[in-house]
Amino acid sequence: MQDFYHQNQQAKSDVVSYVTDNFKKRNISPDNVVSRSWERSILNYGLAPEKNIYVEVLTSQELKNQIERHRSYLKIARNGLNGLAKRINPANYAVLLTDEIGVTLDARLPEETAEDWIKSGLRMGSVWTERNNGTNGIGTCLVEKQPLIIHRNEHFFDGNSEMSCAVSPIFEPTGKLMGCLNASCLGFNGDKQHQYLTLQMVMMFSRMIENTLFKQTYRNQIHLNIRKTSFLSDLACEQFIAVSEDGEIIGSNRAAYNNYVGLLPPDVKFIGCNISGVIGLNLEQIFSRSNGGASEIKLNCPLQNEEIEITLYSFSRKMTAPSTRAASKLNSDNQRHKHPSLDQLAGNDLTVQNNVNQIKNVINQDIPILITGETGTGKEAFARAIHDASERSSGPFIALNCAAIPESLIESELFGYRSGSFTGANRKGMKGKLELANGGTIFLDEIGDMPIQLQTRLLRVLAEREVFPLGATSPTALDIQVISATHQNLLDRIRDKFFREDFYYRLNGMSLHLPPLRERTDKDLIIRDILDSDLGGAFSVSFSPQAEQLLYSYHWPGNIRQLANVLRYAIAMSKDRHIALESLPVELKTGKQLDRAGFNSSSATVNQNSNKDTTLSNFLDEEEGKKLLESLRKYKWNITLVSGELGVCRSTIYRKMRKYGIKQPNEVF
Ligand SMILES: Nc1ncnc2c1ncn2[C@@H]1O[C@H](COP(=O)(O)OP(=O)(O)OP(=O)(O)O)[C@@H](O)[C@H]1O
Repeated sequence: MQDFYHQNQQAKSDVVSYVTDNFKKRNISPDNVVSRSWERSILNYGLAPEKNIYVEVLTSQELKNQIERHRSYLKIARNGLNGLAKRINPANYAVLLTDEIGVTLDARLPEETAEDWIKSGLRMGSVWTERNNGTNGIGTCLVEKQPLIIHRNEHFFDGNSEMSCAVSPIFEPTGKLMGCLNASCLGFNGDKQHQYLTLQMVMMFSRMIENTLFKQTYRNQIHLNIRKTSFLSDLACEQFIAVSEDGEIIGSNRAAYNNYVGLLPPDVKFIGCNISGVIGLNLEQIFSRSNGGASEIKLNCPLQNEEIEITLYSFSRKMTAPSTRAASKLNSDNQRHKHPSLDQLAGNDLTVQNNVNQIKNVINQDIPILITGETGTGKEAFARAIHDASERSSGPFIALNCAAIPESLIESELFGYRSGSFTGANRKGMKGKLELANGGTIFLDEIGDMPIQLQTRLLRVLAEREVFPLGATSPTALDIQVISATHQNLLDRIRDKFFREDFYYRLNGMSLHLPPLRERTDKDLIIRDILDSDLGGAFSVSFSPQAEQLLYSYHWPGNIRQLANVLRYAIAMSKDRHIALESLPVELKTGKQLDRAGFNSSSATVNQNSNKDTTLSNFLDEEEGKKLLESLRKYKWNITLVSGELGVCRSTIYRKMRKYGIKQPNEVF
């Protein structure tokens, strides 16, 4: 089977028959989930069943960091973990809780046999992934995102065949995977079907964790508890839906999601749709019929044609008469964009305010805008605010990050294609971002990374104001506002022949430069805005004078994004939301900025310095590459976690990986 690994040329059918033979040899007849996972183990990860790879275990420091990172998740999940362990530890099951990449963050092992579990890799800090360990309970559950059992010989590696695992994923209320809950038994002699009861129990406790996560996340927001009258006694069927002040669904538990998602028209997304489309009542009606949540509502739900009972919870919204609320809604309509407005972003900084005033003069003049500034200074936030302030605000805002997607895909992403235009294309064809943005704004982020041949094509499209998707028989007229952004110095890119000069002038009808955070004079306001927008409100947070001083004097290489991450971290580390020096990340205190500064400084910053000391910049580059590789390894190539640690966006990580020729392990073969 190593041939598959090295040559990777065998037909999939060969793998399927190899897998089937193996199943026969092992005397098992697994379901599709297991067969799919075996095929992935061979074809995608190049593993061989007889070549056991041991489970990786994090060092205690690495584990400590992961635990710190997932502090609130662990706190919320603890009751569920304890509840499950209490019931099944005595039957010799180990219970493990993992994060979304398979790191065991918490575990309850049966006491007498703890040594055996540890030897088998069922322990704190173990990292079970399908990529490294082939078919296994935790790893496969995280890939399949569904509850499953991997029983004994169904494990890919012979070395794991003593285990039988029942696992259920845990999702955030927005549908994002958080991790999984796993129950494993060693040397279980029964059939797989005997594990179904265990699986039911694991699913029940994972739902309980999800429901607690839901309540915690939306504790200060409006949410609804919905039950079908016919299922009143079944707690697992209790549905929770959180809605915004406008009645837009912003989160739900799994029971609600599973129940409604299949009933909605195919083009309607559950998260984001209005509650009236789901239960037939809008928020105003829910408020008035429940008397502000004082009583339950019973009604026949039109989507499922069944009687449901709804309880309204509203902590933030005061009970007001519907007419008053409607009026206040109208008043707040102008400021109810989910994104900050231009004036909010300009804050109290005179330079930014002046720049913004100039931009305001050209909004609606059909002039392309180029936004420049270091990473994390708010370029995308400004682009959205410009769109929101324009006459196009009711049209789409479509963003394309030219650095985050492979060169080969940018073309189809941007221009789209019609059905049957090339092998492997989606049968129905695909609209490109330019067409999708029609009537609105296209935001071309990291434009400095756009391949030069595409610059030529895009230049023509922008000049002719029409796009010709691949395979189309006629062009589509375009009516779009173009906003592009970059942290690079485009004049240097032009000089180095990576960027077309005529394209630069086409994009730069007007430019908006955003200063780095260290130069902004309104850090206090920015801190307050960040706390107000998603950290529970500035009014509830206090700072020690030393912490405040450090926040103002720090260099902030990752700018506002880094500041937001630091504040989030500090609140998590603080007692009663009082941020003292101890609550701040260590690198702020030690002033150890070289790595981060090296990592974050854009090439624009280095290049702008025409008398640059090449020795120093080489040194920075080398440090940066090393730091990046170290972090990628540490987080098992999870780009989101790496971007979180380094305080830069994901696209920057991809760009830097390309810069240093760093390839993910799965790209090497
Ligand atoms: N004035 C501001 N006040 C509060 N938060 C802000 C402000 N400007 C930007 N932010 C927040 O800072 C973060 C970074 O902003 P954004 O993603 O727009 O930066 P960017 O310059 O586009 O970054 P990159 O170039 O690295 O993609 C976002 O979470 C954004 O909401």
